[in-house]
Amino acid sequence: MIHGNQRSEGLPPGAGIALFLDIDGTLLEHQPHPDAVKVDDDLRALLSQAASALDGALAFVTGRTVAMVDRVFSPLSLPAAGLYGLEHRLTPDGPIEAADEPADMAAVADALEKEFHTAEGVYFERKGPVLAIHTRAAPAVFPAVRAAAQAALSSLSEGYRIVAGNAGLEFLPIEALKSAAIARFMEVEPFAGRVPVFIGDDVADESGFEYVNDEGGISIRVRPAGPTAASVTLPDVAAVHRWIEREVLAGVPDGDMGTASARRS
Ligand SMILES: O=P(O)(O)OC[C@H]1O[C@H](O[C@H]2O[C@H](CO)[C@@H](O)[C@H](O)[C@H]2O)[C@H](O)[C@@H](O)[C@@H]1O
Ligand SMILES: [Mg+2]
Repeated sequence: MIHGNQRSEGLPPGAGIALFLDIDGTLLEHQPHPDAVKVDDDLRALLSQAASALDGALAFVTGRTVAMVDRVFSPLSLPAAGLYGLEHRLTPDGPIEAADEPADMAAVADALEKEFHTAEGVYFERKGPVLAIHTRAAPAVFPAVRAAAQAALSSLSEGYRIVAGNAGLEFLPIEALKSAAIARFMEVEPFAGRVPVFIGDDVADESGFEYVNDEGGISIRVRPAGPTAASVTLPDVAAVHRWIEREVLAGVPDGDMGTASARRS
């Protein structure tokens, strides 16, 4: 396995790296509502150039659906794993392997939407087999949402879990894991045989960090709020953009992580 820092030993910029990017909180600053995020032309150009520099070995790995990713980044289209790996589009313009909303998930979503329909600022994002309940714009309601979600979990098939963040929660099938999403890409060209690098920002990204660590890759977490398996941390979204610019486009040696605020041994 090649290690990313072999770039300092004479490989051309970006050589040998497969880059996996979380979106919200990593490439884009959080907004009160999921639909409020905006991608500017500079970011589109950065990602497009990075994808070219990596011979196409760059993919989004996100909790959003691939269709939503396409809307947000349009006209840029890149390989993407959506819904924490339940959806994949392995090439920039290939078919999306999408997933439907199971009946028990629909019933839980209907019931919780009814329960919280008067709670201002609470937003239900129904994504097929994954349900996100956002409380970023209504933090005071989060404890009640979490309690209701926990109570509702028993009416779902045993394969579901709840992942709670600081601005909401998601119902996820247990097989929805960023580690699995990245591993799927690593089986196919142009990702196969490269060193995986994953940049994320949240607790749901930790399985991805563990996967790339196990594969001898580089794991990078933005603004960690607690313990993390990531080997590198970055302070904010702007630092992620600078990291891509320096490490992928300019090929600054891995030993000088540029904007990395801390590097763990
Ligand atoms: O894996 P990611 O790419 O980080 O996606 C995780 C979730 O991101 C979105 O929600 C989050 O970002 C919103 C916009 O900033 C914010 O309003 C919300 O509070 C965050 O949870 C997206 O809407 C979800 O579907 C993703 O699962
Ligand atoms: Mg994120």
